[in-house]
Amino acid sequence: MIHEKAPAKINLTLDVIGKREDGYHELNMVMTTVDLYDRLSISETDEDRIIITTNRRYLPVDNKNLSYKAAKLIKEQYGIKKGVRIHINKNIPVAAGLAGGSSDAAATLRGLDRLWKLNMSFEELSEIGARIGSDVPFCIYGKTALATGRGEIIKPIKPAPKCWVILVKPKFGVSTKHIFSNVEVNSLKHPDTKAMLDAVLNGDYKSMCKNLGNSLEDVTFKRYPDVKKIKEKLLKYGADAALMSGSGPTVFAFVYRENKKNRLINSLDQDKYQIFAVRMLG
Ligand SMILES: C[C@](O)(CO)[C@H](O)COP(=O)(O)OP(=O)(O)OC[C@H]1O[C@@H](n2ccc(N)nc2=O)[C@H](O)[C@@H]1O
Ligand SMILES: Nc1ncnc2c1ncn2[C@@H]1O[C@H](COP(=O)(O)OP(=O)(O)OP(=O)(O)O)[C@@H](O)[C@H]1O
Repeated sequence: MIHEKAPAKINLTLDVIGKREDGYHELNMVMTTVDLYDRLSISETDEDRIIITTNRRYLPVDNKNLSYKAAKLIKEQYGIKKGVRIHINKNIPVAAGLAGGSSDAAATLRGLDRLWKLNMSFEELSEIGARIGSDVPFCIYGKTALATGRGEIIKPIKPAPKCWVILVKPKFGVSTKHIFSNVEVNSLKHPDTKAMLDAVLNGDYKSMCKNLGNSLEDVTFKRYPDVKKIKEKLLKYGADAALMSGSGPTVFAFVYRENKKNRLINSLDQDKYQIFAVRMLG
C-alpha cells in the first residue's frame, strides 16, 4: 500500500494576462502549498480496474474523479494491465479555489509512479498532469513556484516566508470555468508578480503581505458579494493581509503571531464558514 499526501494550494498572486486562442487564459501566478491535506492510499489489484473510494458521499467515484483520470492516463501511457484501488480521505473543501481535485490527481500520479516503479521525471508526470487540469503540474511539484502559460509551466522558487494561514470558505462553491467566462481582460487589476517573487526570494514577510494580488477577485466579488465580505472581515479583525485564492470562494488571511491567529478565528462566525488554521508549507 502506497500513501500520498495531497496538500491544498493558495495563490500568492494570480495575474490574468490575456485570453488565448484555445479558450484558456494566459496566467502569471506565484503559488504555494499549506498543510491542509487530502490523504490517498493506493494499492494494486489483480483485476484490471480502477476503483475509487472516498469518505465524502458527494464526490464522484467514476471517470469524473480526477484521481480516476490520472490512473487511467498513466495505465494507458505505460500499457499497465494491473488494476488499482485508490481511497481518498478528503479534507480539502471542494470547488473552493484550493485545487483539491488537482492535488488528488497529482498525488495519484506520484503514487502510481512509485507503485509501478516507473521512474518518471517531473516533466513526464507534468505532461500527463496538464492533460487533467491546469493546476495539476504545480500540485505534482507541491512547493512554491511561479506558474505561467495556462498555469502548467512551473518554475520552482524558494519557500514562501512561514506564517499562519487562516482559510475561510463560505458554504457555497464556485466554478472556475464560470469565473473565467466572466473575465473582461481589459478591466482587470494586475498584481506585481516581480515584487512578489522578490519578497519570496528575500524571505520578506511584510512585502509578501503587501504584494498579494489576484486579478479574479473582482470578478468573483461581483457575483458573490459574500466573498468580498469575508476578506473585509479578515482585514478588520487583524489579519496582516488577506486574498481570495484561485477563482474563489476561499479567502485566506496571513497572521504572523499565534495569539493574533486565535483572536481572528474567534471573531469569525463558525456556523457560516468552514475555517482552517494551517501553516505555510512550500
Ligand atoms: C484558477 C486556478 O485555480 C489558479 O490556480 C487555476 O488556473 C484553475 O486550474 P484548474 O482547476 O486545473 O483548471 P482547468 O481544469 O484546467 O480549467 C477549468 C476551466 O477554467 C478556465 N481556465 C483555466 C485555466 C486557465 N489558464 N484559463 C482558463 O480560462 C477554462 O474555462 C477551463 O475550462
Ligand atoms: N478528487 C476530487 N476531489 C475534489 N473534487 C473532484 C475530484 N474529482 C473530481 N472532482 C470534481 O471537480 C470539481 C472541483 O473540484 P476542486 O475541488 O478541485 O475545485 P477547486 O478547489 O476550485 O480547484 P481549482 O483551484 O483547481 O480550480 C467538483 O465539481 C468535483 O466534483
